[in-house]
Amino acid sequence: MAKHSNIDQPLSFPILIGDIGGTNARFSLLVDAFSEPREFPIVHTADFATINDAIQAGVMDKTAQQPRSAILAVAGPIRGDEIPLTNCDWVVKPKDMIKALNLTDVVIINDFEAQALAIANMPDAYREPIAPRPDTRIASRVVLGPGTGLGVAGLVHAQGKWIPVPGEGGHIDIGPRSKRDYEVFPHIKTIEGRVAAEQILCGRGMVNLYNAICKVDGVEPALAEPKDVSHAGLDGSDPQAVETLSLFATYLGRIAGDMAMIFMARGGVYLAGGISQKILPALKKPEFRTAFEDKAPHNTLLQAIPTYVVTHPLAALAGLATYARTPGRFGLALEERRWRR
Ligand SMILES: Nc1ncnc2c1ncn2[C@@H]1O[C@H](COP(=O)(O)OP(=O)(O)OP(=O)(O)O)[C@@H](O)[C@H]1O
Repeated sequence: MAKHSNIDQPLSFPILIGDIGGTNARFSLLVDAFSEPREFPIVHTADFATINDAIQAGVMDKTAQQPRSAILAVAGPIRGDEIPLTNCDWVVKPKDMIKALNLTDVVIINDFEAQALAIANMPDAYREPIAPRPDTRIASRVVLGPGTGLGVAGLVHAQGKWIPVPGEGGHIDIGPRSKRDYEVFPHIKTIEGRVAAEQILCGRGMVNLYNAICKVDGVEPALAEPKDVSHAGLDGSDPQAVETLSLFATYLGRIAGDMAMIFMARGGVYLAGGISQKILPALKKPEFRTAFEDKAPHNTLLQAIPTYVVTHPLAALAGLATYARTPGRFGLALEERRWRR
């Protein structure tokens, strides 16, 4: 089984497309370059021992049109021929998958790379502007997604192509700046002594931030789940939860602005992940955008950059489908990530 021959040759249709998360796996089938992908019901990863079983039962047993190739986005680093997933027991083994499912090719990429592919061409119906700005620019972009963790990817526009740049941007340091930050930060749970962005800007991080605020205010935390904190913050029923959302929006704006400067993302910053859509009203308040633009000496640069919340329910699948249809528009590095029969 060769891993490198004709690496940039387009995948053969029908193409199985998959977004494999810790809890859920979402699949669709792209029959040709012109039709809309056919979606299949969401699969709970815990219901199947292996990803091959899930694809067999969730897709192949449900359609007469069998895929000839597959492109899958997974949470976690892609190294070697056995890819363990973050927050899930599945190990993706592309060589086994080719044999078991009778495929010619399997491509595996990072889940935030798929989110980056999606923002190359996100229709207005699937993005909600925060502080609308004209966005006629074909220019580099960034996607940040607070969810189970904090995913970050750039989408660089160079030499007429969109080039996704996955990384570990969710693990950069984040520091205090305002007087209130200096009160709250000493109580944020650290990772080996570090307040990484993901200690605050994800589901677990939201609860971490809430607990720190409760500590400073001298009150017993009443809420334990991220969704409880965000609901109480949005409906105003818990003062510490209200401040949690305000500071969450501020810190997300700060990091989003930093990423915009790093990638010179004049094409916009997109907020994806499970949490952004759920706290949209909090992100539309002034805190997010104020922090985003507060980047002296580059405030003017940041003021001109549009920011959006991605509202597409299956954005990663949409990104993979766009790539599968028109691979030549993208500079997606496939070395060590494409396996062929
Ligand atoms: N209403 C809410 N407010 C805040 N956080 C929430 C809310 N609902 C869910 N969460 C948190 O969002 C996180 C899940 O995020 P997301 O939906 O992006 O999952 P994921 O990482 O993509 O995993 P998967 O793909 O398996 O669903 C969890 O930490 C969960 O507690």
